[in-house]
Amino acid sequence: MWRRVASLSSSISSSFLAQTASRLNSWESLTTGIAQQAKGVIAPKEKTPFITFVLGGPGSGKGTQCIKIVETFGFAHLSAGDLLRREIASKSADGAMILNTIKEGKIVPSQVTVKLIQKEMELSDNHKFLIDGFPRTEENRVSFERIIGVEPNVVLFFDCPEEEMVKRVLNRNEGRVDDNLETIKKRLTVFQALSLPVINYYSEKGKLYTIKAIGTEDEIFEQVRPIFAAFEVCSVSAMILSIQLCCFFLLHFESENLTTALFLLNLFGIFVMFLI
Ligand SMILES: Nc1ncnc2c1ncn2[C@@H]1O[C@H](COP(=O)(O)OP(=O)(O)OP(=O)(O)O)[C@@H](O)[C@H]1O
Ligand SMILES: Nc1ccn([C@@H]2O[C@H](COP(=O)(O)O)[C@@H](O)[C@H]2O)c(=O)n1
Ligand SMILES: [Mg+2]
Repeated sequence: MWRRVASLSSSISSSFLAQTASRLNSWESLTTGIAQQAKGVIAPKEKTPFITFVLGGPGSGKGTQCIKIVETFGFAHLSAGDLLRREIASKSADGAMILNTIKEGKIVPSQVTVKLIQKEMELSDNHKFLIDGFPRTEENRVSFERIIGVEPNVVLFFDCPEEEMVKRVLNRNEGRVDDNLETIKKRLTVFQALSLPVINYYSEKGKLYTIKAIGTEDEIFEQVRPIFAAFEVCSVSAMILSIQLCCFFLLHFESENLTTALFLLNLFGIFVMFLI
């Protein structure tokens, strides 16, 4: 169901109404998530997904920050790299091809990665997703939009100097086949050539939030926190405003002309949310 809602909104994305609807969807999906989390209720699939892509070079700290975002804002964390490594470990049909691609620091065909992400999204009870390490290429991006039928609400870019990224990867010590100097150099070249254009694309669309990924993990998270906090504040304010207006209209019309009152309320609500 969320797929249908999302593709409907993306098909009218050039218009004023679409922009407004997109904001409404973002806020609505974030608010319901917070409320349901507090009550411990599982979010139904009908909710519009709230999608955050998490981008940055190898070792820029994407995974580390995703853990903090999950703890604070209750997202589901889908790491494209982890999903691919799980395929290798499960010895699936694509396992050997994925292993060779990762060893070479190259990019796995988009269809394979998007299908893995799609499966995880469908299995999840959450509707707020952090998609980590994806899209890595224009082909990844287009494939996601075609297969999943949605665009991200937010794109985070962890901007880190190469020297620091190399140091972090070489110290990672998790036994990854690509954590060696030779593969890191290849991954950095792929990042410059194929991933930066995707980052620029989202910058032009006004969806990109660039984080200076140097300093301690906590210092970096203090740059991330306000981004999601702002979405929460907007959604909670919009909810309170709607309730206030609802009370006002119901009293004003003494419930005689409820339909007109609700219509006016909706119009006003959309107007106010667009302004915010
Ligand atoms: N701010 C930081 N300062 C120092 N080390 C860090 C910082 N953030 C993360 N690290 C460490 O750097 C290493 C790489 O971090 P992380 O795995 O989060 O990066 P990543 O962007 O997910 O990398 P990859 O794309 O290779 O998966 C880890 O060992 C992590 O503990
Ligand atoms: N969209 C993606 C993401 C990852 N890969 C491959 O996995 C490697 C490790 O990814 P991390 O996000 O864990 O760094 C990466 O170097 C690619 O080989 C991919 O192909 N497509
Ligand atoms: Mg990672």
